[in-house]
Amino acid sequence: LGVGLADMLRKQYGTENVILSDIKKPPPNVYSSGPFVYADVLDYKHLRELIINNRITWLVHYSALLSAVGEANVALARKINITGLHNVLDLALEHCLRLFVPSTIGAFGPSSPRDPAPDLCVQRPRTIYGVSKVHGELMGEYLHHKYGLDFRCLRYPGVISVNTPPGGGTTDYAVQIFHDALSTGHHVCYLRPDTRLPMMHISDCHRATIEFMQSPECQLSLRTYNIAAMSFTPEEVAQEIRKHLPHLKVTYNPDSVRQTIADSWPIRFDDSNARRDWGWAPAFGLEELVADMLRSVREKRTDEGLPVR
Ligand SMILES: NC(=O)C1=CN([C@@H]2O[C@H](COP(=O)(O)OP(=O)(O)OC[C@H]3O[C@@H](n4cnc5c(N)ncnc54)[C@H](O)[C@@H]3O)[C@@H](O)[C@H]2O)C=CC1
Ligand SMILES: CC(=O)[C@H](N)C(=O)O
Repeated sequence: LGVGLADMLRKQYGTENVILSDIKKPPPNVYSSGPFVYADVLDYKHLRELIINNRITWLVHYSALLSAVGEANVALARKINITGLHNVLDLALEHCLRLFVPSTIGAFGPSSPRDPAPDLCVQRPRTIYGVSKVHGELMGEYLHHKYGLDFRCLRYPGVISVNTPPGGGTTDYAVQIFHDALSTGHHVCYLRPDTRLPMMHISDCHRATIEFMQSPECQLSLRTYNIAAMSFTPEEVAQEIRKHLPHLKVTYNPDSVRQTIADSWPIRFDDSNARRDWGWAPAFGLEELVADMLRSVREKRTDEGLPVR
């Protein structure tokens, strides 16, 4: 998600004023679109050097292992999602940075209200990913109340984007289905057809993040907000795609790990506080999302010289 956010921020603040970082080599288009540096969130001293040398003022901390991949490697997820976050929190406090850390629908669990899940309720997630995100929400809020850290956190729904390859999450099917629809015409879904989850188009996700980061502190009654756009099931998104590609075939082969995770997450998000406090409003519903994704995936495949249905 970082690349798209950097693009949007660069349009507003200037290319040279937004530095993108990762531990992975970026594709050529990312490397040539603005400053890019290597940064491992586990390397505290190097992060400090980058902050000082570049006179950083805002930090957006996206590095994490997502839900499904986290269950497959709990020790690494704990390291990146919790130890990495502590490094970032300490540095933000030390250097008076405005800090944004995303949370997720995965910060809720089977004992949370699911339809809708409000901002404040029981949070007992059953994944290391969810546990690390609740920890992040609580640590950030604690440091805000105790030391005045300008910590801001949005709980994202599943984010749908053409440019972000699925990163090992439970909501990944909702990206993959568009690629399959335009390549083989057949998608094998690892969730049951009636599994409803909150989802959002990437441009809404980035816009929410920037609008929230820009909001004056006095407007914020919370430091962690839900944001919502739509909720759909695999069956519903497939049906909407069939309005454009009538021959799409979907077969269902539920994967027990991801199905159990999805069944413990909210069906819908209550984002009324974000709407009231800082004016959050999504632009994309299911119809707009499907039309845009099909157009973008078709364009990408054509650019890459791949066949398109
Ligand atoms: N994609 C989605 O649907 C949602 C994402 N989020 C949150 O948004 C953030 C970004 O998610 P995505 O871009 O989808 O994930 P992703 O898995 O695509 O990207 C995570 C990035 O972290 C980097 N990373 C891993 N270890 C690192 C380390 N030691 N140091 C520095 N970087 C490291 C990876 O190389 C990767 O580029 C995460 O915090 C995630 O929890 C929240 C809700 C939904
Ligand atoms: C909703 C998320 O946080 C992420 N996409 C995942 O499925 O793990």
